[in-house]
Formats: sequence, C-alpha cells, structure tokens
Amino acid sequence: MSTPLLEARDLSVSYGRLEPVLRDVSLALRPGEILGLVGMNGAGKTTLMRALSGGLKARSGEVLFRGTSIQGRSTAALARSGLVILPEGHRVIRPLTVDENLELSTMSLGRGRVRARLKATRELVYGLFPVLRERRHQLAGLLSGGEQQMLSLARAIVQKPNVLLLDEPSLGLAPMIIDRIYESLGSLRDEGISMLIVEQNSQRVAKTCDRLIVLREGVVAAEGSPDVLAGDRLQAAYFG
Ligand SMILES: Nc1ncnc2c1ncn2[C@@H]1O[C@H](COP(=O)(O)OP(=O)(O)OP(=O)(O)O)[C@@H](O)[C@H]1O
Repeated sequence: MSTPLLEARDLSVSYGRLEPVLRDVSLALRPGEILGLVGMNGAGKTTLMRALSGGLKARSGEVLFRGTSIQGRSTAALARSGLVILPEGHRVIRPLTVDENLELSTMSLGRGRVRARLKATRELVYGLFPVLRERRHQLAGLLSGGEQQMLSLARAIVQKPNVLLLDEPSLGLAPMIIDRIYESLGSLRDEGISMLIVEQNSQRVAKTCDRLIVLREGVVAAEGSPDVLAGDRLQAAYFG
C-alpha cells in the first residue's frame, strides 16, 4: 500500500483548557484518493480540518504531510508545499474580477512562478467551470452563490495542491450546482489531486468518495468504502 500523503496519528485537539473536541483520531489520505468525512453538527469535522492544515495545535498525537510532522508550520507555509484548505463559505474577493481573484491566489506562491502557473492552471479551471470563463471580467461579488463557490474552488486549484481539504462544498447550493461541483471534484482526482471532503450531506459525498469516515463526538465511529458503509450502518455510526 502506498505511503499516505496526509496522516493523523492518535490526534487529540482541544480549545484552551476545555475537554478535547477530538480524541485519538487516526486517518490516512492516500495519493489519488477522495476521503469523505461526515458526522452530525458539532462532531468535530471543522476542528479536524483545521488541525490537519496547521490552523490548530494538537494536544497530543501528530499530523504528517508527506511523512513529515506539520508541527510549527503555518497554514500558508503548508499551502505553498501543496496542502491547501478551502474553509466553509465562499472565499472570493468581491470587489475584484474573476480573473483577478485567480491571479491573487497564485501570488502567495512567489512572484517568479505566478505567471507560468496561472497560465497552466487557468485553462484547467475554466475547462472545469466554463461559466467562470464567460464571467472572467465580472466582479466576483456579482456572481451567484453557486458561481462564487466554483470560484472559491478555482482559487484553491490554481495553487496547484497535491492535497485539497474542502469544508462543506455543497453548503447552501442548489442540487444542480452541487452535482456540478462534485463532477469537478471527480475530474480533479483524475488530475492527481487527493481530497478530504467534509460534508453534512453524507449521501452526496458517498457517491464520489473512495472511503468514508464517520466522526461522532470527536472520535472515529466508523470507516469504510461507501458501498459497505451504506444505509443502516452509516446511520448507526452517525447517530450512535
Ligand atoms: N473556537 C472554539 N472554541 C471553543 N469551542 C469550539 C470552537 N470551535 C468549535 N468548538 C466546539 O468544538 C466542537 C466541534 O465543533 P466543529 O465546528 O469542529 O464541529 P463540526 O462537526 O464541524 O460541526 P458543524 O457541522 O456544525 O460545522 C463543538 O462542540 C464546538 O462547540
């Protein structure tokens, strides 16, 4: 079996002196894989995403990216090494155009590489989301909710991640747009991007992911292929 790109080992995380929100969570994301992370409100999904991307410190245990501990590395530094998180909500810069939003996302990678990288990846994202190409000179703030979500995702893609962490990409979107977003996530896997997707909508992520992890009250309650972990088993793990 190949070495995981991203791994949590017995990870526990707490906010201040409070009881841990995550307890001894272990998971591994392998190259070319889409991992779905589901669970009820407050199960600890967002906390796990933040801990995996350098936004929260582990109380115990560790997170490894490409076999090396991420301890002490910032979210921005990890993004430059290929671990990119797309937090919940539309992350666009409303007063800038679609093109300018994409350009700005690549800036963090360093000036010299910006132009070459943008050219290569802009075609990829405009291929995935033709509507963004049509609206490339429009202000992001004037796009619909679905288009803003596509642009958020596009801004993450132009950073050329190896691993993409997505927090609730379907939140608040119409079913047709959700299908479009998930179709594009399948194409990104074909481009070699591995993904961890947090979803409330477990049915939707189960259709696309290779493996599902159910988090309940801060611990891994179940893990398996979506086919095996379907129906009653999924419900039981979800609700306890
Ligand atoms: N900044 C914080 N300070 C203290 N407690 C927090 C903080 N953020 C989250 N929590 C608590 O941690 C627990 C897990 O929250 P988290 O947001 O990780 O869950 P979630 O599974 O992502 O939920 P949702 O689906 O509602 O986003 C909750 O009990 C929440 O109240």
